[in-house]
Amino acid sequence: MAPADTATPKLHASDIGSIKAFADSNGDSPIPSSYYSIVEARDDVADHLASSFPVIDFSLLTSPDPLLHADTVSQLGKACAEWGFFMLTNHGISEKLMKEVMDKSHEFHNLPVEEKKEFADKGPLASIRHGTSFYPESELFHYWRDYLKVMTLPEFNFPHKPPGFKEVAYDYSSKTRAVARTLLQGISESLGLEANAIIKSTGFDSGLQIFVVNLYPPCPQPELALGMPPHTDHGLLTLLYQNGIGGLQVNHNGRWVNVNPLPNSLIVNTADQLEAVSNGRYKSIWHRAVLNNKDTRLSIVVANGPDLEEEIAPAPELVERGEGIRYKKMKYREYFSKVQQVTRLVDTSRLDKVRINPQN
Ligand SMILES: O=C(O)CCC(=O)C(=O)O
Ligand SMILES: [Fe+2]
Repeated sequence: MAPADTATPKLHASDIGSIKAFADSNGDSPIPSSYYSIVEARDDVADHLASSFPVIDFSLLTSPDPLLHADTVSQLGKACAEWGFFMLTNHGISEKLMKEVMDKSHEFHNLPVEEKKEFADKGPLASIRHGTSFYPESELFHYWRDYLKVMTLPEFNFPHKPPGFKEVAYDYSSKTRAVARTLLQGISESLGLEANAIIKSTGFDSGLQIFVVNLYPPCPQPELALGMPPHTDHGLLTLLYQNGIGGLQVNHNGRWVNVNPLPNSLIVNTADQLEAVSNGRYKSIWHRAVLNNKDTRLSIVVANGPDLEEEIAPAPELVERGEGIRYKKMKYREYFSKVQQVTRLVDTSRLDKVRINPQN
Protein backbone atom coordinates (compact mmCIF):
# COMPACT_ATOMS: atom_id res chain seq x y z
CA MET A 1 0.00 0.00 0.00
CA ALA A 2 1.27 3.47 -0.80
CA PRO A 3 2.36 5.60 2.16
CA ALA A 4 -0.24 8.13 3.29
CA ASP A 5 1.85 11.08 2.20
CA THR A 6 2.55 10.03 -1.41
CA ALA A 7 0.89 13.22 -2.63
CA THR A 8 3.07 15.31 -0.35
CA PRO A 9 6.57 13.84 -0.48
CA LYS A 10 9.05 14.60 2.27
CA LEU A 11 11.19 16.93 0.25
CA HIS A 12 14.30 18.30 1.94
CA ALA A 13 14.81 22.07 1.77
CA SER A 14 18.45 21.58 0.80
CA ASP A 15 17.35 19.58 -2.25
CA ILE A 16 14.79 22.18 -3.22
CA GLY A 17 17.43 24.93 -2.96
CA SER A 18 14.85 27.69 -3.45
CA ILE A 19 11.26 27.54 -2.29
CA LYS A 20 10.40 30.23 -4.83
CA ALA A 21 11.59 28.00 -7.68
CA PHE A 22 9.76 25.05 -6.15
CA ALA A 23 6.52 27.03 -5.60
CA ASP A 24 6.65 28.34 -9.19
CA SER A 25 6.75 24.80 -10.53
CA ASN A 26 4.45 23.24 -7.92
CA GLY A 27 1.50 25.52 -8.68
CA ASP A 28 -1.55 24.75 -6.55
CA SER A 29 -0.48 21.17 -5.77
CA PRO A 30 -0.31 20.14 -2.10
CA ILE A 31 2.86 21.20 -0.32
CA PRO A 32 5.49 18.64 0.77
CA SER A 33 4.74 17.27 4.24
CA SER A 34 8.25 18.26 5.33
CA TYR A 35 6.88 21.82 5.35
CA TYR A 36 4.04 21.09 7.79
CA SER A 37 4.61 23.06 10.94
CA ILE A 38 1.16 22.69 12.45
CA VAL A 39 2.61 21.73 15.84
CA GLU A 40 2.83 25.47 16.36
CA ALA A 41 -0.78 26.41 17.10
CA ARG A 42 -2.13 28.86 14.53
CA ASP A 43 -5.61 29.58 15.83
CA ASP A 44 -4.70 31.83 18.72
CA VAL A 45 -4.38 35.20 16.99
CA ALA A 46 -5.55 38.07 19.18
CA ASP A 47 -6.75 40.59 16.60
CA HIS A 48 -8.28 42.94 19.15
CA LEU A 49 -4.75 43.75 20.35
CA ALA A 50 -3.49 44.88 16.92
CA SER A 51 -4.87 48.41 17.37
CA SER A 52 -2.81 48.93 20.53
CA PHE A 53 0.48 48.17 18.75
CA PRO A 54 2.74 51.14 19.66
CA VAL A 55 3.58 53.85 17.13
CA ILE A 56 6.61 56.11 17.58
CA ASP A 57 7.04 59.29 15.55
CA PHE A 58 10.77 59.56 14.86
CA SER A 59 10.52 63.28 13.99
CA LEU A 60 9.37 63.97 17.56
CA LEU A 61 12.27 61.99 19.03
CA THR A 62 14.70 64.21 17.13
CA SER A 63 12.71 67.39 17.86
CA PRO A 64 14.69 70.35 19.23
CA ASP A 65 11.79 70.97 21.63
CA PRO A 66 12.92 69.31 24.88
CA LEU A 67 9.36 68.56 25.97
CA LEU A 68 8.45 66.80 22.74
CA HIS A 69 11.71 64.87 22.89
CA ALA A 70 11.17 63.84 26.52
CA ASP A 71 7.60 62.78 25.84
CA THR A 72 8.73 60.63 22.90
CA VAL A 73 11.52 59.07 24.98
CA SER A 74 8.95 58.02 27.53
CA GLN A 75 6.66 56.57 24.81
CA LEU A 76 9.66 54.72 23.42
CA GLY A 77 10.46 53.25 26.83
CA LYS A 78 6.85 52.19 27.29
CA ALA A 79 6.78 50.54 23.83
CA CYS A 80 10.02 48.66 24.57
CA ALA A 81 8.86 47.55 28.02
CA GLU A 82 5.31 46.54 27.08
CA TRP A 83 5.70 45.20 23.52
CA GLY A 84 9.38 45.09 22.54
CA PHE A 85 8.07 46.12 19.13
CA PHE A 86 6.82 49.36 17.62
CA MET A 87 6.00 51.00 14.31
CA LEU A 88 8.26 53.91 13.44
CA THR A 89 6.82 56.73 11.33
CA ASN A 90 8.48 59.86 9.91
CA HIS A 91 11.90 58.21 10.04
CA GLY A 92 13.21 60.44 7.24
CA ILE A 93 14.19 57.67 4.81
CA SER A 94 12.71 58.68 1.47
CA GLU A 95 9.89 56.75 -0.15
CA LYS A 96 11.98 56.69 -3.31
CA LEU A 97 14.87 54.89 -1.61
CA MET A 98 12.51 52.46 0.10
CA LYS A 99 10.83 51.61 -3.17
CA GLU A 100 14.18 51.20 -4.94
CA VAL A 101 15.58 48.88 -2.29
CA MET A 102 12.39 46.80 -2.36
CA ASP A 103 12.36 46.60 -6.18
CA LYS A 104 16.03 45.58 -6.35
CA SER A 105 15.55 43.02 -3.56
CA HIS A 106 12.71 41.47 -5.52
CA GLU A 107 14.84 41.49 -8.67
CA PHE A 108 17.56 39.63 -6.80
CA HIS A 109 15.19 36.85 -5.75
CA ASN A 110 13.79 36.74 -9.31
CA LEU A 111 17.24 35.99 -10.78
CA PRO A 112 17.45 32.48 -12.20
CA VAL A 113 18.60 29.90 -9.62
CA GLU A 114 21.87 29.37 -11.55
CA GLU A 115 22.74 33.04 -11.24
CA LYS A 116 22.42 32.97 -7.45
CA LYS A 117 24.53 29.83 -6.89
CA GLU A 118 27.68 31.83 -6.26
CA PHE A 119 25.98 33.30 -3.15
CA ALA A 120 24.96 29.93 -1.62
CA ASP A 121 25.10 29.97 2.19
CA LYS A 122 28.48 28.83 3.51
CA GLY A 123 27.82 29.39 7.21
CA PRO A 124 26.97 32.14 9.70
CA LEU A 125 30.12 34.20 9.35
CA ALA A 126 30.11 34.26 5.54
CA SER A 127 29.49 37.80 4.32
CA ILE A 128 26.91 36.92 1.64
CA ARG A 129 24.47 34.05 2.11
CA HIS A 130 21.57 32.99 -0.07
CA GLY A 131 19.45 30.04 0.92
CA THR A 132 16.07 28.71 1.87
CA SER A 133 14.11 27.87 5.04
CA PHE A 134 15.71 28.59 8.47
CA TYR A 135 18.34 25.97 9.36
CA PRO A 136 17.66 23.50 6.51
CA GLU A 137 20.28 20.96 7.62
CA SER A 138 19.04 20.51 11.18
CA GLU A 139 15.46 21.73 11.55
CA LEU A 140 12.56 19.36 12.19
CA PHE A 141 10.50 20.81 9.39
CA HIS A 142 11.13 23.44 6.79
CA TYR A 143 9.93 26.98 6.29
CA TRP A 144 8.41 28.51 3.15
CA ARG A 145 11.00 31.23 2.74
CA ASP A 146 14.10 32.11 0.71
CA TYR A 147 16.66 34.54 2.08
CA LEU A 148 19.58 36.73 1.22
CA LYS A 149 21.71 37.76 4.21
CA VAL A 150 24.55 40.19 3.78
CA MET A 151 26.97 41.62 6.35
CA THR A 152 26.91 45.32 5.61
CA LEU A 153 28.91 46.39 8.69
CA PRO A 154 31.61 46.60 10.02
CA GLU A 155 32.58 46.31 6.32
CA PHE A 156 30.15 46.71 3.47
CA ASN A 157 29.75 43.59 1.34
CA PHE A 158 27.11 43.06 -1.29
CA PRO A 159 26.17 40.92 -4.31
CA HIS A 160 27.17 42.54 -7.59
CA LYS A 161 23.82 41.71 -9.19
CA PRO A 162 21.25 42.78 -10.20
CA PRO A 163 22.80 46.06 -11.41
CA GLY A 164 22.19 48.94 -9.01
CA PHE A 165 21.23 46.74 -6.02
CA LYS A 166 24.52 47.30 -4.22
CA GLU A 167 24.27 51.09 -4.46
CA VAL A 168 20.70 51.37 -3.12
CA ALA A 169 21.45 48.78 -0.43
CA TYR A 170 24.47 50.82 0.71
CA ASP A 171 22.32 53.91 0.98
CA TYR A 172 19.52 52.05 2.79
CA SER A 173 21.89 50.29 5.20
CA SER A 174 23.60 53.58 6.13
CA LYS A 175 20.32 55.40 6.65
CA THR A 176 18.76 52.62 8.73
CA ARG A 177 21.96 52.42 10.80
CA ALA A 178 21.65 56.14 11.60
CA VAL A 179 17.99 55.67 12.59
CA ALA A 180 18.93 52.70 14.81
CA ARG A 181 21.70 54.77 16.45
CA THR A 182 19.28 57.60 17.29
CA LEU A 183 16.74 55.10 18.62
CA LEU A 184 19.43 53.57 20.84
CA GLN A 185 20.12 57.02 22.27
CA GLY A 186 16.43 57.46 23.04
CA ILE A 187 16.26 53.98 24.52
CA SER A 188 19.30 54.71 26.73
CA GLU A 189 17.60 57.84 27.97
CA SER A 190 14.38 55.96 28.60
CA LEU A 191 16.34 53.68 30.94
CA GLY A 192 17.69 56.69 32.81
CA LEU A 193 21.14 56.28 31.27
CA GLU A 194 23.26 58.83 29.49
CA ALA A 195 22.15 59.03 25.79
CA ASN A 196 25.33 57.41 24.43
CA ALA A 197 25.64 54.75 27.16
CA ILE A 198 24.43 51.78 25.06
CA ILE A 199 26.25 52.94 21.93
CA LYS A 200 29.51 53.07 23.93
CA SER A 201 29.13 49.91 25.99
CA THR A 202 28.22 47.77 22.97
CA GLY A 203 30.79 49.25 20.57
CA PHE A 204 27.86 50.08 18.30
CA ASP A 205 29.88 52.39 16.06
CA SER A 206 32.07 49.46 14.97
CA GLY A 207 29.21 46.97 15.29
CA LEU A 208 27.62 44.36 13.08
CA GLN A 209 24.84 45.01 10.63
CA ILE A 210 23.13 42.32 8.61
CA PHE A 211 20.86 43.18 5.72
CA VAL A 212 18.33 40.41 5.10
CA VAL A 213 15.77 40.02 2.35
CA ASN A 214 13.16 37.37 3.08
CA LEU A 215 10.93 36.22 0.24
CA TYR A 216 7.81 34.21 1.03
CA PRO A 217 6.13 32.87 -2.13
CA PRO A 218 2.35 32.30 -2.08
CA CYS A 219 1.71 28.97 -0.38
CA PRO A 220 -1.25 26.84 -1.57
CA GLN A 221 -1.79 25.57 2.00
CA PRO A 222 -0.83 28.54 4.18
CA GLU A 223 -2.54 27.03 7.23
CA LEU A 224 -0.08 24.11 7.24
CA ALA A 225 3.25 25.88 6.94
CA LEU A 226 5.10 28.89 8.30
CA GLY A 227 7.43 31.39 6.63
CA MET A 228 9.62 31.64 9.69
CA PRO A 229 9.39 29.87 13.05
CA PRO A 230 8.96 31.74 16.31
CA HIS A 231 12.33 33.28 17.19
CA THR A 232 13.98 36.28 18.77
CA ASP A 233 16.64 38.35 16.99
CA HIS A 234 20.20 38.17 18.30
CA GLY A 235 21.37 41.78 18.01
CA LEU A 236 20.28 45.08 19.54
CA LEU A 237 17.62 46.57 17.27
CA THR A 238 16.00 45.18 14.13
CA LEU A 239 14.30 47.39 11.53
CA LEU A 240 11.84 45.69 9.19
CA TYR A 241 10.20 46.99 6.04
CA GLN A 242 7.74 44.89 4.03
CA ASN A 243 6.20 45.15 0.55
CA GLY A 244 2.71 45.91 1.83
CA ILE A 245 1.79 42.26 2.36
CA GLY A 246 1.16 41.22 5.96
CA GLY A 247 2.57 38.13 7.64
CA LEU A 248 4.57 39.22 10.67
CA GLN A 249 3.10 38.13 14.00
CA VAL A 250 4.41 39.27 17.34
CA ASN A 251 3.98 37.45 20.61
CA HIS A 252 2.40 39.80 23.13
CA ASN A 253 1.82 38.38 26.61
CA GLY A 254 1.47 34.88 25.21
CA ARG A 255 -0.87 35.79 22.31
CA TRP A 256 0.06 36.18 18.64
CA VAL A 257 -0.79 39.57 17.17
CA ASN A 258 -0.79 40.46 13.45
CA VAL A 259 1.33 43.49 12.65
CA ASN A 260 -0.16 45.79 10.01
CA PRO A 261 2.38 48.52 9.29
CA LEU A 262 1.46 51.76 7.53
CA PRO A 263 3.04 52.09 4.07
CA ASN A 264 6.66 53.28 4.31
CA SER A 265 6.85 52.86 8.06
CA LEU A 266 9.44 50.64 9.72
CA ILE A 267 8.75 47.95 12.28
CA VAL A 268 11.36 48.00 15.01
CA ASN A 269 12.05 45.38 17.65
CA THR A 270 14.36 45.12 20.60
CA ALA A 271 16.59 42.08 20.29
CA ASP A 272 18.58 39.77 22.60
CA GLN A 273 21.54 42.06 23.30
CA LEU A 274 19.23 44.88 24.31
CA GLU A 275 17.46 42.58 26.75
CA ALA A 276 20.85 41.79 28.29
CA VAL A 277 22.07 45.42 28.34
CA SER A 278 18.79 46.59 29.91
CA ASN A 279 19.11 43.79 32.50
CA GLY A 280 15.78 42.38 31.35
CA ARG A 281 13.71 45.55 31.39
CA TYR A 282 13.27 45.45 27.63
CA LYS A 283 12.64 41.90 26.56
CA SER A 284 13.58 40.39 23.22
CA ILE A 285 10.22 39.38 21.80
CA TRP A 286 9.25 36.21 19.93
CA HIS A 287 7.92 36.74 16.46
CA ARG A 288 7.17 34.59 13.40
CA ALA A 289 6.05 34.94 9.79
CA VAL A 290 2.83 33.38 8.49
CA LEU A 291 1.92 32.81 4.86
CA ASN A 292 -0.86 33.52 2.40
CA ASN A 293 -1.96 31.80 -0.82
CA LYS A 294 -2.15 34.87 -3.09
CA ASP A 295 0.76 37.24 -2.88
CA THR A 296 4.53 37.03 -2.71
CA ARG A 297 5.65 38.71 0.48
CA LEU A 298 9.05 40.36 0.89
CA SER A 299 10.51 41.72 4.08
CA ILE A 300 13.76 43.65 4.26
CA VAL A 301 15.18 43.21 7.71
CA VAL A 302 18.18 45.20 8.90
CA ALA A 303 19.63 43.69 12.07
CA ASN A 304 21.83 46.07 14.03
CA GLY A 305 24.18 44.57 16.56
CA PRO A 306 27.14 45.32 18.81
CA ASP A 307 30.81 45.03 17.92
CA LEU A 308 31.56 41.31 17.58
CA GLU A 309 34.52 41.63 19.96
CA GLU A 310 32.60 43.51 22.66
CA GLU A 311 31.60 41.81 25.90
CA ILE A 312 27.93 42.54 26.44
CA ALA A 313 26.60 42.85 29.98
CA PRO A 314 23.81 44.68 31.81
CA ALA A 315 24.43 48.40 32.33
CA PRO A 316 25.96 48.71 35.85
CA GLU A 317 23.58 51.58 36.78
CA LEU A 318 20.59 49.30 36.14
CA VAL A 319 22.06 46.45 38.16
CA GLU A 320 22.66 48.74 41.14
CA ARG A 321 19.18 50.21 40.92
CA GLY A 322 17.42 46.97 40.15
CA GLU A 323 17.27 43.39 41.41
CA GLY A 324 20.87 42.45 40.82
CA ILE A 325 22.54 41.18 37.73
CA ARG A 326 20.31 38.93 35.58
CA TYR A 327 22.52 38.20 32.53
CA LYS A 328 26.05 36.86 32.24
CA LYS A 329 28.67 38.80 30.38
CA MET A 330 29.33 37.30 26.94
CA LYS A 331 31.29 38.41 23.91
CA TYR A 332 28.85 39.12 21.07
CA ARG A 333 30.88 36.95 18.68
CA GLU A 334 30.45 34.00 21.04
CA TYR A 335 26.72 34.61 21.43
CA PHE A 336 26.29 35.05 17.68
CA SER A 337 27.97 31.75 16.88
CA LYS A 338 26.16 29.90 19.67
CA VAL A 339 22.71 31.00 18.53
CA GLN A 340 23.41 29.88 14.98
CA GLN A 341 23.69 26.36 16.35
CA VAL A 342 20.28 26.41 17.99
CA THR A 343 18.08 24.15 15.95
CA ARG A 344 14.88 23.76 17.94
CA LEU A 345 13.93 27.38 18.45
CA VAL A 346 10.36 26.47 19.12
CA ASP A 347 10.88 25.54 22.74
CA THR A 348 14.27 26.97 23.70
CA SER A 349 15.16 30.58 24.19
CA ARG A 350 18.54 31.67 22.88
CA LEU A 351 18.82 34.02 25.83
CA ASP A 352 18.94 31.09 28.23
CA LYS A 353 22.61 30.95 27.28
CA VAL A 354 23.21 34.16 29.21
CA ARG A 355 20.30 34.34 31.65
CA ILE A 356 21.54 33.86 35.20
CA ASN A 357 18.17 32.53 36.26
CA PRO A 358 16.48 31.01 33.17
CA GLN A 359 13.09 31.35 34.93
CA ASN A 360 13.22 35.16 34.53
O1 LIG B 1 9.43 38.57 7.52
C1 LIG B 1 9.09 38.82 8.68
O2 LIG B 1 8.03 39.39 8.94
C2 LIG B 1 9.94 38.39 9.83
C3 LIG B 1 11.39 38.38 9.50
C4 LIG B 1 12.25 38.15 10.71
O3 LIG B 1 11.78 38.03 11.80
C5 LIG B 1 13.72 38.07 10.58
O4 LIG B 1 14.24 38.10 9.43
O5 LIG B 1 14.39 37.96 11.62
FE1 LIG C 1 13.28 38.15 13.34
